[in-house]
Order: sequence, then structure tokens, then C-alpha cells
Amino acid sequence: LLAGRSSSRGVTHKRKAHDPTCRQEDEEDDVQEVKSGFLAYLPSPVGPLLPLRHGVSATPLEEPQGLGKETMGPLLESLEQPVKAPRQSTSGPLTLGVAGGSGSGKTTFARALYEALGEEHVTYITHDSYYKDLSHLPFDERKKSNFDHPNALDTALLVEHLRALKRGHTVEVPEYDFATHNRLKRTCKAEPRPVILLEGILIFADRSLVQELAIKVFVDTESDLRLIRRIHRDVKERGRSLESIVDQYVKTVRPMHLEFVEPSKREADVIIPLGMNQVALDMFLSRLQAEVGEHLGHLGSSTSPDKDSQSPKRKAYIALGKQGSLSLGNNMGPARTRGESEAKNANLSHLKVFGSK
Ligand SMILES: Nc1ncnc2c1ncn2[C@@H]1O[C@H](COP(=O)(O)OP(=O)(O)O)[C@@H](O)[C@H]1O
Ligand SMILES: Nc1ccn([C@@H]2O[C@H](COP(=O)(O)O)[C@@H](O)[C@H]2O)c(=O)n1
Repeated sequence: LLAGRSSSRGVTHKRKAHDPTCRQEDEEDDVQEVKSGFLAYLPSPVGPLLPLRHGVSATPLEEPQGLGKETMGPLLESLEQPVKAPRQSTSGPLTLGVAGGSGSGKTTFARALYEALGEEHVTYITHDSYYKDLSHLPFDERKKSNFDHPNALDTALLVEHLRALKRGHTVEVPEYDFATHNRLKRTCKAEPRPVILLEGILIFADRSLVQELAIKVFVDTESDLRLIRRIHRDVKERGRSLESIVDQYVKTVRPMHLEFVEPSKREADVIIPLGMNQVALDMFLSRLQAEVGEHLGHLGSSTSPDKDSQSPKRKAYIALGKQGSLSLGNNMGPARTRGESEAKNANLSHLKVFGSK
């Protein structure tokens, strides 16, 4: 569009500047350039051409070639507006979503963020905790379920919880057992904190969930690597056989990934290529530092002991991420449960990969 515009400007400038009709002719030229430029890009003629910009009062074109004010106004406005990052209000928690296919490294990435931002500042929730309970089915039926379809998860409850956290309420996050495919009886309290970190394969596939997220990161890893990682993990941590993993991958994981997860990538603000990697983490953390500082400042001392953005404490935890020191040596882990033993293994095995240096 811009290239077309500057060439027709050239034609306009050939005329004499003192010509009293110049302005009108300029305007006509502007109409011409609009005709040859914009018209080519718009799907169908929608009405007479009306004033376009300040100083350009174009004569309406004959129907049906013209363009309506309703169409051109917003179009031109949008062209003139700088592209703005979608920001949520700074008065509530900053909501961060990390999505990606199974085995892409989103847990690894999310936990690195969790550590780097400071656990006391982050409410960490996984969509996995909201898998629906299947205890009404016999085990053989349960294990054949499609766990990669959005209907397998109680997303409405998660959205409700996110909204409650934003209002400052503590929520009871369900606990899920991947070995039995059931919810446990107990729940896990998640307290409101300045940053809400949400992770899951399908979090960008649900509109109501996407709307709750201010910053959306997609961890993008090729399917062969994801499958290999999944095999390792599911054998070690989820008590699965190689045969069952491959069977599940072919029947549900892969097709659902192609249908729901991959297209949801377009919702992302940031795409991390090659899975979790230190350069991406560092860059993301640097950018986030300003956002987080703002949010921590806003939420005050009950959730943020260091209000001063230059305080040694904040510098320390951001630096922690930069060094890649990611060991989770405490019991303040995320509200994510896959049974006790799995949680322990998962924490340690993920974090070793990115242990400092
Ligand atoms: N960049 C990486 N290089 C090597 N292994 C990785 C990498 N990222 C993750 N992993 C390993 O792959 C497995 C799956 O990673 P995880 O973060 O749990 O993925 P997701 O949460 O997306 O399923 C884990 O065992 C983890 O240690
Ligand atoms: N009972 C269940 C529930 C889910 N899954 C699989 O978990 C995957 C999502 O978790 P990631 O940590 O890998 O993102 C998903 O692909 C489900 O197939 C399961 O196997 N059993």
C-alpha cells in the first residue's frame, strides 16, 4: 500500500504548486491512488468513497466501486495506530500462559520462570490438574480415553479459578493422578500472587482461557523430540509401557495435537523455538522484568516484600534466571500433582537439564 502511494504522489508533484485547482486535483489523485491501491486489497465494493484523511475530501465514486466510511474509517485508523501489545490492567496479577505440545518442554520453561521470578510471587497452575475424574469407569476404559481433546478437561472450573485468583481469592486446585486417570480426594490451595503462571497443552485452544491471559508463550518443539521425551517421561514417571505410549500417541496424542494444539500457536505472543532454551529464557525474562516489577509494585507489601524495583531482592531473582540456576529445593512447588513420586521425579529430572552452566 505504501509503495503504491508514493508512486502516485510523484505524479501529483509534476503539477504546478500555484495552480488554484491543485488542491482539488491532488485530492482527485488521492482518490485515484486509493482506487488503485486500497481497492485492490479490499474484498468487495461497499459504498461511496467518503473523506479519507484530514485534507482529503474525495468526491464520492459512482456506485458500486466506492468504499463506505464504515469500512475505510476503521481501516485507516488501524493503519495509523501503532501496534500495541495486548496489556491487561496493571492493577491485578499478571497472567502468563505457557502452551506447547506434550513433551515440548513447557513445564521446564514454566518452572524456570517460576524460579526466576521468585516462588513467593507466582501462583503456578497447570491445566493438567483439571483433567476430569474418570473414577466412574473401569480402569481399562479409563486408559483408553482421549486425554488430548479439550473435553477431557474441566476448563470452566479453571477459568473460574483464574478469575477468583485475580479478585484476590485463594482457590482449591484439584489434584490429578496420571497413573489411575482419576482426581484425588484432596485438593491443593493456590493463593493469589502478583503473577499467575498457567501451563498446558490446550490452554490456547479455549477462547475463555485465552481471554484470561495477558502474555502467551508457545514452546515449539518438533514432534520426534516430543515423542522421545514423552516415552522417557511416561515410562519413568507415569507408569506406562512403551507399547501403550506408542498406541496412545498414534490414536489420540498426534491427531489432537494437529487439530487443537498446533493451530492454537497463532494465539501466542511469543514462540520459543527448539523447545526450552537458555537464550530464549534469558530474553523472555529480561522483557518480563519490567512487567513484573510493575505488578509487584502495584500489589503492595502483602504479596510483595520488595516494593522497590531496584531492591537487591528483585535483582537477585532475575539474576537467578540468567544464571540458569533452576533447582527447586523447597516444598513450595506449583499446584500440580501427578502423585507424590512423580512430582519429585519430575521436578528434579526437568531441572537437571538446565542446571547452571
Ligand atoms: N531442551 C530440552 N532438552 C532436553 N530435554 C528436555 C528439554 N526440555 C525438556 N526436556 C525433557 O523432556 C521431558 C519433557 O519436558 P517437559 O518440560 O515436562 O515437557 P511438557 O511439560 O511440555 O510435557 C522432561 O523429561 C524434560 O527434562
Ligand atoms: N490420565 C491422563 C491424562 C493426560 N495424559 C496425557 O498428558 C499429556 C499432557 O501432559 P504434558 O505434561 O505432556 O503436557 C496429554 O498429551 C495426555 O495425553 C495421559 O496420558 N493420561
